[in-house]
Amino acid sequence: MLAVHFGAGNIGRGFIGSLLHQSGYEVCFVDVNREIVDLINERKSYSIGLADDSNEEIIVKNVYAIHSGDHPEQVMSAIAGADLVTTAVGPNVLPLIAGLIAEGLKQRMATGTKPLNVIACENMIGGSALLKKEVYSKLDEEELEKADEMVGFPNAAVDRIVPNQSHADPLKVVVEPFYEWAVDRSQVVGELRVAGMTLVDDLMPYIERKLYTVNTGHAVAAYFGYQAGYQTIDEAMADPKIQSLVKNTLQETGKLLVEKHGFNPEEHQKYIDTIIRRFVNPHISDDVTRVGRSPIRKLGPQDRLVSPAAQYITYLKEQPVSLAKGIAAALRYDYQEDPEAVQIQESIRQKGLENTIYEITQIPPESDLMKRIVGEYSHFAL
Ligand SMILES: NC(=O)c1ccc[n+]([C@@H]2O[C@H](COP(=O)([O-])OP(=O)(O)OC[C@H]3O[C@@H](n4cnc5c(N)ncnc54)[C@H](O)[C@@H]3O)[C@@H](O)[C@H]2O)c1
Ligand SMILES: O=P(O)(O)OC[C@@H](O)[C@@H](O)[C@H](O)[C@H](O)CO
Repeated sequence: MLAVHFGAGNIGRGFIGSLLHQSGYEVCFVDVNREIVDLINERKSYSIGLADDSNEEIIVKNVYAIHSGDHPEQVMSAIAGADLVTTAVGPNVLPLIAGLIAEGLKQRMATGTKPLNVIACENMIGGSALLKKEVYSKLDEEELEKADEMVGFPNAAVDRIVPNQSHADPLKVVVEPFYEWAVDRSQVVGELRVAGMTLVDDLMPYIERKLYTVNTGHAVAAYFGYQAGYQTIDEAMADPKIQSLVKNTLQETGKLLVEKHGFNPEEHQKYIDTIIRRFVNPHISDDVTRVGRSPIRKLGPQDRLVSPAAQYITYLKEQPVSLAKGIAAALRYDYQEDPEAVQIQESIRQKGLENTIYEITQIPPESDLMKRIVGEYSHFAL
């Protein structure tokens, strides 16, 4: 069995590649990082360390890699013969890989009818659906009909904290022991069996619970932590003020999730407690600038800050207080090496705060939420 995985980065090697290998797949990584591609091909294996007291090491074997810029034809023929395609490249990169996937599917559909699932493992709602839309825009009528029969794009929620790595061995990746990979069963074609993957009938509760708890909590810890001058998430969480801001934010998203999806409140509190423990894992050092990366994406209307804030108002008929403060902290994120942070600061200078907030978040200009965010931003204090 062959799995083609786009993105041999932290989550690609540290999570998806590992589960695919354990499930008996040969894994073909597709990436644009020449150093990583060459090393994978030289060694045909890499090691994963578990970030806990065990020091356990897992060796992932039976892997190779293709540089998609140098050898697009090899990527296409790998997709034509693959049993599964997955991605972990970042939401903004999905449109950039859609062309290669479409070409691979064309080859595949010209010579056979074997079903194929394509799963985007990105932190977003509807990642595979977005990829499908991009891929479909490159197919003609006849190919679209065949793709409808043969190709599934099930959405997914993936959870495992994999920080940026700094080991002597550039392929090594240290990951937390916890992981979850939930996939929408209704969009799967043919058979899909991966060890550690859970097929679910309704993905929405899973993806919203994950994004609005793990990623909302993570994002506010990063943005508050950055404002306070901390380097890493565990340092930020050791500050009682920040820890309590993060917990208050997760009470708000928790109230929304319980109301919207009917989660048991006690069970949900346990879920929150587990996540807080994951953030303070002493074996992981996760930079606030990794967790806060791409603030325009994170402030998007469907993402981890603005979506739960807007839904909180809809479902609970109240204004969110902590989420508004978290959004204000994200707007103040001015890390010079993050192009999106630089862009936000430039936009605030040129167009003003309210126009910038509206452009990025779509929060209506005269709304109470807008006023609250502007107030928090203007008198920002932790
Ligand atoms: N790291 C985590 O804790 C974590 C957990 C869950 C989900 N995710 C999600 O997984 C995705 C990847 O995150 P990451 O932390 O692994 O990032 P990363 O930067 O470590 O990995 C991304 C990889 O994609 C590659 N890439 C970029 N453009 C490409 C292209 N055009 N074609 C092929 N490869 C390309 C990069 O070279 C890199 O190796 C993101 O959507 C992220 O939200 C990350
Ligand atoms: O990957 P991002 O930029 O969407 O979010 C940063 C982190 O919150 C994220 O990577 C988490 O570590 C991960 O989602 C945990 O499952």
